[in-house]
Amino acid sequence: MEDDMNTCLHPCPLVFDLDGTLIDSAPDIRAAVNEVLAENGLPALTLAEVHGFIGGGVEVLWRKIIAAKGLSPEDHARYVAAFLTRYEAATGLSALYPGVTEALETLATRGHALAICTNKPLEPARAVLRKTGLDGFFRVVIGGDSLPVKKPDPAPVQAALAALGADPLRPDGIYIGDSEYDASAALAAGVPFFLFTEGYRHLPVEEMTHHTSFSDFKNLPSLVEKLRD
Ligand SMILES: O=C(O)COP(=O)(O)O
Ligand SMILES: [Mg+2]
Repeated sequence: MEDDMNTCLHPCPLVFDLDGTLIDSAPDIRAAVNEVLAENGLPALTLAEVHGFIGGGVEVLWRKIIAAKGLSPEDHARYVAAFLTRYEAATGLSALYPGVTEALETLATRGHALAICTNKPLEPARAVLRKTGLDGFFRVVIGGDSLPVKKPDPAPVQAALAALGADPLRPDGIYIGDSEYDASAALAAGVPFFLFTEGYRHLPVEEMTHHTSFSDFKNLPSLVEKLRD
């Protein structure tokens, strides 16, 4: 099994995380969070605080804000609802990490089928993909609200791989992401995890389970090639 996980036949399916992997979206998430906090007479979060809270999706984001700031858990649903009304429009401050478009072009040209599997809800995910010009690359987008469960559950990664035609019993593909949620989901789905180190991970790289790591997207196509040998 270990050997199987370390090879990738043909141009294998590639599934990408979104926030902190392809797109630095924390400034938009922070702006929308701070609008909700301001509306409730509460102080703003710093960008560093927001980095620490991203990864598990909107409900987890607000659970973490509530815990860190000593807010009332009873207000969770109200904060989430207010945030969601702003999330789809929150794309103006998001930026692609350097080299993302070129790497996706190279991988698509080599015949890899590409999908997104994000814990961000589907509509905001689609909106930011359109805004950054990436939407045309992906055959499938699985959002945080596409299934009843989110990463670290493997089901969303498995659904993305299946939609790209991977064999569910012996999934052939790679999951590329930035967080602990991604590492756990890939491990449980039985596919190698490629860690982008410049996103919003909460642990040192050495403490995260991963097949390989990279800090610059220009290195991704050759790392993917290497797995095929
Ligand atoms: O929105 C989040 O909390 C995480 O989104 P991601 O799965 O694309 O990193
Ligand atoms: Mg991420």
